[in-house]
Parts: sequence; structure tokens; C-alpha cells
Amino acid sequence: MKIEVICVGKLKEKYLVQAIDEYSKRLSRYCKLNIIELADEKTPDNASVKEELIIKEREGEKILAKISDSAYVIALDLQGRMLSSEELAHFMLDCGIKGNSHLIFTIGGSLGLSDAVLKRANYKLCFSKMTFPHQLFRVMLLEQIYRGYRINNGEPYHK
Ligand SMILES: C[S@@+](CC[C@H](N)C(=O)[O-])C[C@H]1O[C@@H](n2cnc3c(N)ncnc32)[C@H](O)[C@@H]1O
Repeated sequence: MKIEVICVGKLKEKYLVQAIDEYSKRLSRYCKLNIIELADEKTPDNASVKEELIIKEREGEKILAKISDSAYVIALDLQGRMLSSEELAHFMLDCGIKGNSHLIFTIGGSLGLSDAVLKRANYKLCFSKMTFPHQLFRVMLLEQIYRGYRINNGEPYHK
């Protein structure tokens, strides 16, 4: 399976880069992983609601430009559906069975994902009612994908 993670913003902290490298290495046993990092739009501190909407739409256009028509898109969104780790594992397995062998997970920037990206998404996934910083969230997502593969393979990791 080909898994792409499209995210807004460059990872700055070294410890996050190291965590991403570690999970990318672990995932290489199970899938073809590609992380697409897009430059975020600068948001002025005093940006109006309208300005923020424009920024979010611009970031959304960049995300959409990276999505191929045939990909199955999973938007990480606070309004999405919550799944357990076992359910996410089963969901990924089911995608493969149904012929969706190219999954794209997309993480928004500090303002979230645009309506256009959410509209393109085949599925909206929420991890918790809590909001996590998008850079840390990238690590959390890779860990859950890795956990999913371990569950699906009946391998010892999942508790
Ligand atoms: C800082 S959050 C954006 C918060 C923004 N106010 C919103 O409502 O979307 C940045 C990105 O991280 C991801 N994210 C953060 N917490 C999440 C959660 N609990 N479930 C799913 N995605 C989350 C989403 O992709 C979100 O667009």
C-alpha cells in the first residue's frame, strides 16, 4: 500500500524530526510512505476572520494540488469520526481489500483544513476532542498507522 501524509508547515524541532524518522523507518517494512511537507502561509497575529479564511483556503489549494484523483483521502479533522486503534487498523485493511491502495492522510496547519479539502476527503478522522499542535500530530498519526500495521499482522506491540 502507498501511504502519503500531506502536512502544512515545516518541522522545526529536532526531537520531532527524529520521531518522524523513526516511525518512517519502522513503517518502511509495511508500506511505501511519502511525507509531503508544504510551506505554511504566514498568519499575522492580528489577522481578521476573513484573512484567516483566505490563508486556510490558500493552504488548502496547495494540499489539493498534491492529491491525485484516484487517491483515497483521509482528512484529520476535529469534526471527524473517532476510531479506536483497532478500528483504524481494520479501516486500513478494509481500504486495501476494497482496492484503495493509495491512502492520503492530510493534516492542516494552525488554522485547520479548508472546506475544499474537507469536501475532497473520502473520510474525516478525529483522534480526540482535544486539539493537538499540527507538528506533534504528525508523529501521533505515524505512530497510529504503525500500530495499525502491527495489529493487522498480529505482531507484539499493541497493548
Ligand atoms: C492546531 S490544529 C488546527 C485547529 C483548528 N482550529 C481546527 O479547528 O482545525 C492543526 C491540525 O492538526 C490536526 N489535528 C489536531 N488535533 C486533532 C485531533 N484531535 N483529531 C484530528 N486531527 C487533529 C488537524 O489536521 C488540524 O487541522
